[in-house]
Amino acid sequence: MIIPRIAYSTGEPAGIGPDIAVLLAQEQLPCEMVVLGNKQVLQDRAQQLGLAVSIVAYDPQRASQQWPAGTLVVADHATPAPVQAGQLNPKNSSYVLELLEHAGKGCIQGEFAAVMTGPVHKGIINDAGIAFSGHTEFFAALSQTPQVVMMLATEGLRVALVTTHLPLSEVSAAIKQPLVESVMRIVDADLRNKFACESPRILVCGLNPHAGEQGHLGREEIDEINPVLQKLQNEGMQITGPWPADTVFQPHYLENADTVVAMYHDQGLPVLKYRGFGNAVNITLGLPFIRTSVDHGTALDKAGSGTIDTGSARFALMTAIEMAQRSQQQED
Ligand SMILES: NC(=O)C1=CN([C@@H]2O[C@H](COP(=O)(O)OP(=O)(O)OC[C@H]3O[C@@H](n4cnc5c(N)ncnc54)[C@H](O)[C@@H]3O)[C@@H](O)[C@H]2O)C=CC1
Ligand SMILES: NCC(=O)COP(=O)(O)O
Repeated sequence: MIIPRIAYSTGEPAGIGPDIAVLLAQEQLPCEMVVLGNKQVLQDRAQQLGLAVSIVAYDPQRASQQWPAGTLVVADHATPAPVQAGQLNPKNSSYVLELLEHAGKGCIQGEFAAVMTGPVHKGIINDAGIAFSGHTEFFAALSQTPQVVMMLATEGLRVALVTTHLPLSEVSAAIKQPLVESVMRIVDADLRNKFACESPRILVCGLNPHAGEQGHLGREEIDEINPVLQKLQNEGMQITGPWPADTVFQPHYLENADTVVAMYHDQGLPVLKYRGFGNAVNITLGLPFIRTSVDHGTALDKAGSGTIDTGSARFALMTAIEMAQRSQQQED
C-alpha cells in the first residue's frame, strides 16, 4: 500500500502551527507528514513544550514511509527574522508564503498527495505589504483556477460559501448569477467526486433576512439566486432554496442535506464553528489538488503554552489522507 505523503505547511511561525507539528508527531501517523517550516523554530517549540522530537531532513527522492512516533520530517525553510512564540513579525511574512508556494507547487507536480495548512495571520502578511486574503484565494491563483469554494465540515454539518474573504459592504454586489452558478456546480461535483456523495442534496441560503421576504427585504434572491437554482434543478441537481439562513440551520432541514451553501463567510461559519469548533476541517473545493486546513487561527496567545487542542488538525490530516486515498483509488 502506498503511504500518502502529505505536506503540512506550518503557517505563521509565531502562532500554534509549529506546536501542531510537534504534537501530531508524538504518535505514529498513517502517512508521511512532511513538515514545511523552520527546523530551529520546530526544535525550539518542542523544547518549550517539553517534548522530544527527532528531526529528519525531508528528501523528495526517498520513498514515502511511515516514521516512528517522535519523528519530524522537515523541509527546512529559513526565516528572515528570529521567531518568538506569540510575537508577530512582518519580516517573516515572505517565509509564510514561501511555505505555501512549496506546498501548492509540490501538490500540482505530484510530489505531495495533499496539503494540510496550518494557520496564517492574514493581517501581518498585509502589514508586510503583501496582498493576501487567505489560503483559498492564494492556492486558486497559484494553480490558475478561476473559481474555488471554501467548505468547512464537522460531524453532521458541511457549510460551503459563495463569497469568502470579502468585506460585508461588497458582498451584495458580488452575488451574481454566474458566481452563484459556478459555486453550486463545484460543490455538486466535488461532493460526488471527493466525498462519494452520489446525489448531493444542497440547501442554499438567501442573502437577506427571511430570504428577502418576496422582494420586500432585498432582491438578490429573486434576481440572482433563484434563477440559478431553477436552472440547476431542471438539470436534475438536488438543490433547494433560497432558504432563510435563520431557518435552514435546524435539524429538520439539515438531516436531509449533504451541505448548506451560505452566501458569505459570517453567515455560515459561525453556525459551523458553534457546532464543531476544534473538530472541524476547512477544505478548498474546485482546486486541482487536495487542500485541507485547521478550522482555527493562529491562537498567538497559546503558542508554546502546551494548552492547545489538536482536534481540528487531526481531523484535517485524516481528511487529507482519506481524500488522497480515494483519489488514488479513482486513478487505479
Ligand atoms: N486557516 C487559517 O489560516 C486561519 C487563519 N486565521 C487567522 O488567525 C488570526 C487570529 O484569528 P482569531 O480570530 O483570533 O482566531 P483564533 O482561532 O486564532 O483564536 C480565537 C480563540 O480561540 C483559541 N484557539 C484557537 N485555536 C485553538 C486551538 N487549537 N486550541 C486551543 N485554543 C485555540 C485562541 O486561543 C483564541 O482564544 C487572524 O489573522 C486570522 O486571519 C483565522 C482562521 C483560519
Ligand atoms: N474562517 C476560515 C478562514 O478564513 C480560512 O481561510 P483560508 O486561509 O483557508 O482561505
